[in-house]
Amino acid sequence: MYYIIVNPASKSGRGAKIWSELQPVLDKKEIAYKVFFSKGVEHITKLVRDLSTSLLKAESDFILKLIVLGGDGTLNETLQGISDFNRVQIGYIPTGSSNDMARDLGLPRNPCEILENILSCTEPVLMDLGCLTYDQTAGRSGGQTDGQPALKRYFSVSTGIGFDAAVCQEALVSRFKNILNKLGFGKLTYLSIALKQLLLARKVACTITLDDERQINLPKFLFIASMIHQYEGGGFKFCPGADFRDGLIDICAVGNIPKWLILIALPTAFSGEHYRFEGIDRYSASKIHLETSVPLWVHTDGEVTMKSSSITITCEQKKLHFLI
Ligand SMILES: Nc1ncnc2c1ncn2[C@@H]1O[C@H](COP(=O)(O)OP(=O)(O)OP(=O)(O)O)[C@@H](O)[C@H]1O
Repeated sequence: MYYIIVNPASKSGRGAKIWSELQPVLDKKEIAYKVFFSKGVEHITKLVRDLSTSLLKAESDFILKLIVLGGDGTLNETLQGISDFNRVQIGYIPTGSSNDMARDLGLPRNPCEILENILSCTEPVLMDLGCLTYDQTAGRSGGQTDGQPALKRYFSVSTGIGFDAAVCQEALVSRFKNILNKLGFGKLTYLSIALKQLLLARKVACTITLDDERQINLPKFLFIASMIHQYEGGGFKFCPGADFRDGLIDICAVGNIPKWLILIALPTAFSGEHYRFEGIDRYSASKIHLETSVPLWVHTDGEVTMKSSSITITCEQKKLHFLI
């Protein structure tokens, strides 16, 4: 039995459309499944938490097989609901706007082909799981529902603090995203928001501590992306060569480089060539602690819940069981 989670709203309705193409394939093959549609922010987490609590408790050797249709954010909300990662296998069909996980995994473009691969997968691929802890919290995202946001969040692609998270935060609450997505110009949303956020961004100080040992002080920084996969933000190869099985988080730290030069450096990140600019540096560690001089937005896989001035990021090696 497969439990299918569909975010019908991903890429402004593409999730629902792709599901309508895949459902007949499952029916024709007489595959047993139950499908659930997310209704809004945090509903996916609740759906998965309910499923994983009830089904895993009922039988001690039960393996929950999920198939998730959505973007990286849908996958992120799914992770927050999983109670035992050793007993949950995830098949993922990208229907979002950015799809950075799918890009790195080199998933086929055709959703039917991805579904076939998931159904025939007998040995899940083990992937690293990131875990972010907010050691301090400040302002909350307007996209969140009532209740205190969790102080710990898992991520499968990346987490970022500063400019990249501010872009995600604004995109989450932007009314134009839906309109531009429907017109097929989804990328323009991020481009226009990114330009605005770049103009607004104040560079603040940050201390990076790697594996409780090495300290790097950045008197001014724009953003720090901590990544399991290579891509973030819809194709920016911020961490070329990042290996999703090595137990390490790769870091792209954009420090004190002039804003006009960022405009030149950022496009080179599509091919991972941004490290030739002075002020952009890379590191890797299995544990990272970041302290910033003022609270800034933080994202996990593009989802933003809070601002923080103190976060800890760890990597749990090969904790995610993926059906590919
Ligand atoms: N029915 C729904 N209506 C509106 N939003 C939803 C619904 N179900 C889930 N969501 C929200 O959708 C977001 C996840 O979207 P996701 O990132 O997967 O796709 P996307 O926004 O199209 O892609 P991207 O983030 O790559 O631009 C989450 O914030 C989740 O809370």
